[in-house]
Amino acid sequence: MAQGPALVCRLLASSVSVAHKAGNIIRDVMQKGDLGIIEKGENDLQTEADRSAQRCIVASFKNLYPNVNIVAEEVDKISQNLDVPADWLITDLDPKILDLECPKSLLNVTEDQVTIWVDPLDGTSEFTKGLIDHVTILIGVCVNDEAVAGVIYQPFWQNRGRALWGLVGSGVGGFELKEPPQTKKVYVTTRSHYDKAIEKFIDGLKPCEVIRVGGAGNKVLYILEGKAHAYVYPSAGCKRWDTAAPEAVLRAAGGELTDVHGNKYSYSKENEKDPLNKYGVFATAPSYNHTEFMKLISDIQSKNVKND
Ligand SMILES: Nc1ncnc2c1ncn2[C@@H]1O[C@H](COP(=O)(O)O)[C@@H](O)[C@H]1OP(=O)(O)O
Ligand SMILES: [Mg+2]
Ligand SMILES: [Mg+2]
Ligand SMILES: [Mg+2]
Repeated sequence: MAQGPALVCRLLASSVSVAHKAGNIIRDVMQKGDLGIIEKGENDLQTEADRSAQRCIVASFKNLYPNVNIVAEEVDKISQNLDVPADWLITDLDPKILDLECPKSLLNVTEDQVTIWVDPLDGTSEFTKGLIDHVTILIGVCVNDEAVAGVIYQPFWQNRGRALWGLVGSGVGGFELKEPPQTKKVYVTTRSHYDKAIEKFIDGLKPCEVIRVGGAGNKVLYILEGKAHAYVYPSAGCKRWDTAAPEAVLRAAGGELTDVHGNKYSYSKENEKDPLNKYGVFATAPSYNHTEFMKLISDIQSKNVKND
């Protein structure tokens, strides 16, 4: 009997379609100009765009995939209200993604094995400052504890937005994958959570250039588009919804994302209670050897401990 597309492919196709709508919602909030900023904690903001985009994404997934686990960043009452306007419930599945051949290992995945990690707006701090190029929507499809598919959506790319996607074992799309320059080492790191400790850590890597931009999704895009060799964030702060989609897209392209010890983060639903990426974020371009890079990181850490 002919079978329809595998669940993971349908979930990725939904992610692309839903991200386009959430992108519209974010652009509308920005255009109206009333951002409705709330301070959740120190250096941790939320806006009407974060709340509304999350409601659209979560309501759409719950409607189509009632047995899939969804973990989304915003936990307040307003963001969790799934009584959304009818046109926010997206049922389209991006046809290009549905046409992909699903990797054999993912063919038989069932809803109960899946957790979708949602960051409705990554780079909120930058969004509130008008640095709209740093903003992305992140939807990561995870099977058991691995990020296997994801969408990084840039709502303000060329004023209309674009979806960059990846399916591990299949490939990436929506952008042109580029290698970083061979002549100099470029590292990308935080703009809004920078401090002396991070500065010292990165100085130890002796980079030729350090680029500071907002957003976890945006920093992984710097790697994917050949503007940086690695994303270096030697600090806690990012959560699983910040890294699930970027990790999936990067891994589908041949790159890697781990903690400071070179260990992968787990994206299983159990992490909902403790989603913090406690040991930092270290991501590398496909052509940049992650194991060697992590060895360099480990040497720097030992040196820092000796000198302290
Ligand atoms: N200390 C923190 N508190 C809250 N969110 C953080 C923190 N550090 C990082 N993040 C999240 O990780 C993203 C990447 O961090 P950075 O830009 O500093 O490198 C931020 O945009 C933010 O996501 P969000 O904007 O979705 O809240
Ligand atoms: Mg946030
Ligand atoms: Mg985020
Ligand atoms: Mg966010």
